[in-house]
Amino acid sequence: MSSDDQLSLNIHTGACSTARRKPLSGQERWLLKKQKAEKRKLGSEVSAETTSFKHKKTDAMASPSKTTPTPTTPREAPPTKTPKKQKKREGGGQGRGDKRGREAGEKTGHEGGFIKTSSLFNHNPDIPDLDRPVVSEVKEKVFTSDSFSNLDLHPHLVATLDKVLGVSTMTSVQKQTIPALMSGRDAVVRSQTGSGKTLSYGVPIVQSLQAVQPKIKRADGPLALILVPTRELAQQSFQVFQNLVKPFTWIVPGVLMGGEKRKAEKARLRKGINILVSTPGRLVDHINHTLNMVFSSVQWLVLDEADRILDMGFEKDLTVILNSLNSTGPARQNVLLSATLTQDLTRLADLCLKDPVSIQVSDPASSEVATSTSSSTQPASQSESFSVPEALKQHVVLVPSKLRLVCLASFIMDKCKFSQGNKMIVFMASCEAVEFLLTLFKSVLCGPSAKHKPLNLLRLHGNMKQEERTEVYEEFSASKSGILLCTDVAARGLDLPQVTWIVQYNPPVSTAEYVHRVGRTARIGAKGNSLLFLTPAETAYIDELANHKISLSEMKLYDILYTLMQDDAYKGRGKYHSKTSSSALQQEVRERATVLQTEFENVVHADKETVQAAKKALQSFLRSYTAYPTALKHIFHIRSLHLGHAAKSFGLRDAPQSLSNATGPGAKRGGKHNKLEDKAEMKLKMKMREASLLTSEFSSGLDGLNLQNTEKKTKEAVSFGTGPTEQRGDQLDIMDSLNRD
Ligand SMILES: Nc1ncnc2c1ncn2[C@@H]1O[C@H](COP(=O)(O)OP(=O)(O)OP(=O)(O)O)[C@@H](O)[C@H]1O
Repeated sequence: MSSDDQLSLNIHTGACSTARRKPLSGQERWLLKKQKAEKRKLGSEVSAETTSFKHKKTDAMASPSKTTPTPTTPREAPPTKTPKKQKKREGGGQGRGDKRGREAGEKTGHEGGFIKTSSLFNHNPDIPDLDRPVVSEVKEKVFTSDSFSNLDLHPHLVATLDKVLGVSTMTSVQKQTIPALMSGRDAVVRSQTGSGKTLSYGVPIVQSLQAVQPKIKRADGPLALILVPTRELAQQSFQVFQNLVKPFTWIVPGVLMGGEKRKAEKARLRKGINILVSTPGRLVDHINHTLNMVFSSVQWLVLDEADRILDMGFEKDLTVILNSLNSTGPARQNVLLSATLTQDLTRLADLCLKDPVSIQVSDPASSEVATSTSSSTQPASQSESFSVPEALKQHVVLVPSKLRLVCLASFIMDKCKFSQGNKMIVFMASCEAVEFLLTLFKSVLCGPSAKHKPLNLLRLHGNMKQEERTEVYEEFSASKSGILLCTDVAARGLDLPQVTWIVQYNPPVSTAEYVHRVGRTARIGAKGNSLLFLTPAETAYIDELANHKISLSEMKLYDILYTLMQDDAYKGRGKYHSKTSSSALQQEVRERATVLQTEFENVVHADKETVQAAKKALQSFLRSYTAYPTALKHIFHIRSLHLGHAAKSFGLRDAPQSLSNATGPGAKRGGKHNKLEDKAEMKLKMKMREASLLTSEFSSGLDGLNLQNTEKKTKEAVSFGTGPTEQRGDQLDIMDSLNRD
């Protein structure tokens, strides 16, 4: 155990202090929880003073790094251990103590319960002062004043848009895209998240299909094929089509997606589906195994979230689908859409689409619809600049690893327990982390409270059963408040109403993913907020985002932790009262954060299973850290992580033995590398290398360097044109083993 972690804050633990030396039965645990809840209730009723603290917040608390030095971080206070005398003094305070008491005798032998707590505020890296880079953000106008009725649409379609979907005026992307598609052109469309891209292809598809004479029949099979990267998005797009075809009852929309029963899907395919929405993997499955999968009538192909679908994980599936379409189908219109289509993808589209229109709402030049994709004349930096909604307020908080867990918990309580009307999505790096933190937060943060509504915590990730995924998606979609912990499975395309906060607890692997994650809020002109968690060592990521024209403002760690002053359940020594100095207030905030962290750790260490779950979550976090692309390795490198500190952010008291060897220069176990992680990293690196080789082959026809040798191959691999093409072969098998939802 590290000396850092052995420091003790002595808090009197009360009557329960010796009650839990041996593991408790479920019923005993429940009883203790109940007692604790009672205490909390009492605390919050008794202490009226804390409710007014927020108003009395001092400047020192608001911006500790810019004011009087405080003993918060090493820069603010040298990393000295708490003097013994002080420790003793701290021991006189009151604490919550029931669980903590169990440790009293074990750790220190003090009678009456000195407990071991985390030393959260020592030996942390400095939090640097941020020089916010100057960024001129890319602006997009969401709405126009033009009505759908100005377009040459079937009157029933206009009425359905108005009455069923509640839309009458077009957004900018719709105004530009719908006429272009109705004129028969292929299109590449980029506009910000939540700007109405679904209707910009949905409306022209339905308009064209309802006009087909003689009327289309179910037996004609798919006439439009819409590919989307996730199941939830498939459901959502399918619902939009269900609404749009309401007046045209002879047109049948359908959805295929992983996790559903194949047999039922086969039966529906046999009956006939005219507008088919699918995830690529499930469609390939049906292409390979379903006799009724006939593509001979397909007139429309849409790749929604095209950059995601065209990227490595989906490439093989897409190749199979395109080859299948090209071998049988007539000429068709192709549409690629995303909020983050990069220059490279646009150029790939140049090769594969037939004379496509390029629509970029943020580009003033494209307000006149361009008739060619000559966007390669734009400077490269411009092509990588993404537009985010104007009403989105983006924040970043710099948090040392050890404090991440209490910081997230405080933030959640601030927005969803102590304030009302917030609905939050928290993005995390892995399914295991989502599962683990859900259980931990439910156990520690969701206890009954007299004053506050219980937190409504949900989770969504790729390892859940489909029925549960659907249930959660629908529940969160319908609720006015709540917190959804999730992986990137929820990052793309989901239109979840009234989300007010997006938290990125783990930074995304690319700027594009950043844009999609924050795009789950501030949709269609609404207001929204986002918060990105970075450790001090990851500060350079702010510049990385600025290079893509994304600007963040800083939120101070102490401002977030200050939330704990609103709940006396986390009371420290109890010596603080509103008239004492600001440094006493800061000390109280630190103590409360320590109480909360200690409670997390006690819950984690209460039994072997929770410790195992925490280790698994930690391990998955470490693994995810190796997955950042080479271009970001200077910011996110596994070797710069401190294993012990990272462990704390999963409620573990120490770096686990099984991952015990150091993972970075700051680690404390003799500087040896963690073999497990090294192995995982090596494996991943090999995969990435192979993948990048394949990608470079895939894209080499685009950069003009190896044009002669590879252009043919590239065209064959992903050709959106008509006519049969050769199978690309099995080179892309490696992609299967890369993660995807
Ligand atoms: N013309 C319109 N007027 C008002 N609301 C609209 C209009 N068009 C679409 N919407 C609504 O805007 C929301 C966002 O639309 P949509 O999901 O298509 O956005 P998107 O651009 O595809 O977002 P993302 O890039 O995140 O996938 C939906 O709730 C949709 O009903």
